[in-house]
Amino acid sequence: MIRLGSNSPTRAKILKDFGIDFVQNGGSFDEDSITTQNPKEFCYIATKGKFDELFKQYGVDDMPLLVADSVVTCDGKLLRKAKDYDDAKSMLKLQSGNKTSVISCMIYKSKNIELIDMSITTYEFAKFDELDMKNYLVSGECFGKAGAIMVEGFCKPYIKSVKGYESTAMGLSIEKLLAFL
Ligand SMILES: Nc1nc2c(ncn2[C@H]2C[C@H](O)[C@@H](COP(=O)(O)OP(=O)(O)OP(=O)(O)O)O2)c(=O)[nH]1
Repeated sequence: MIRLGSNSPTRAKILKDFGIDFVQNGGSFDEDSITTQNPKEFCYIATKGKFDELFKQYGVDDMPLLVADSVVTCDGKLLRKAKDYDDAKSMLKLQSGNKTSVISCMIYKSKNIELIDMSITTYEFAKFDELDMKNYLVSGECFGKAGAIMVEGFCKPYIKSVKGYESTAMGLSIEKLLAFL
């Protein structure tokens, strides 16, 4: 049994799909407190901030703690979760017909081991169909996802090439974690 220190339904689904027993206790780390716009730095600082908050609250005596953060970078820009419809639309337009990378960082700590991993999955997308994009935006599925993208959903038909794990792009590099445990 592990403690998933995340509010993310996607991360919970990934653990569930891989048969890992967990309790889910997300924190309230304020990612707006991070000043850097460097995507990797931002992702690490966010992960560390989430970890420090939840390690202080729960420790690891009763079970290991796992936290993670994901950001998207496209054309050198840092894309976090979209704030609103227009923000999501501009993120999607930037990534349409473009190369984009999802960076996921995770920290796993038990009584005797600690893993810090940062992985990147890079996609080349075909141009998004305008009507398809509008429907995706209206559906609201674009919210709560770094860069407003959903690689296993909306983006799937547009993937021209991919380098890296899909799990990394969804927010938790589960294969890396399992290889370590
Ligand atoms: N289903 C899905 N979710 C994605 C995808 N890409 C990113 N995400 C999700 C995973 C995370 O829930 C979210 C990235 O935001 P954060 O890393 O800040 O996590 P979140 O705020 O959701 O929860 P947490 O901070 O861990 O409590 O985006 C994707 O392609 N598909």
